[in-house]
Amino acid sequence: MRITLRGFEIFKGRLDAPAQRALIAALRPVLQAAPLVSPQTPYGKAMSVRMTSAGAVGWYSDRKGYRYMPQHPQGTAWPDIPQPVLDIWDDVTGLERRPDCCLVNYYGEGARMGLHQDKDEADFSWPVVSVSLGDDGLFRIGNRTPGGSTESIWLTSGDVVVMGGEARLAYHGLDRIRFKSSRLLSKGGRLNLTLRVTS
Ligand SMILES: O=C(O)CCC(=O)C(=O)O
Ligand SMILES: [Fe+2]
Repeated sequence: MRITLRGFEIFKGRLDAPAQRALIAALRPVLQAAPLVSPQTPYGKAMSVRMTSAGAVGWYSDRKGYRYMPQHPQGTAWPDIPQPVLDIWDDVTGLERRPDCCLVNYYGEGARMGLHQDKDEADFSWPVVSVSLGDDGLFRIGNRTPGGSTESIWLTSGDVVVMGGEARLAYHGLDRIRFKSSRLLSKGGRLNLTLRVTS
């Protein structure tokens, strides 16, 4: 089922349970090679979401600001983006160009992400594709400018969202998760992948 909300294309239940488990298996070595870290906002506040990346570059933030980095903060190259993840990009976008970053967000109990735009990339004509795995997450969608009305939708494990066109620079965030609503991750929590073309 495909829902369009303010230009966000939401493919509910795009990945079945075996596909979700295959993705988790493919992400395990990524998380081993590039452990989750807690970035800080440029203002020095720790983010509640823990993150890592796969691809040529990874998204990171600390006092120096939001940016894509060629290495994990521990000094190693980011692991490659797993093939099953690239396959999702191919399926939903049909684009020849491949993403060069897969940001991996882990939401533990109580974690959230405030409303923001994804705007650290060079060219906003490429979409961002988001994959939800594990616990339910309440996704909020706003406007291309700060403020104004918002709409929310629960994203559940296996949902894929394409943020392109008018949605590409729309504010969005994740208000909260329903901790342990899914059994995909044995310790609970929500994994979100965002596939980006950064340069
Ligand atoms: O967790 C989500 O569903 C959204 C993540 C997000 O917006 C981001 O990583 O930029
Ligand atoms: Fe985002």
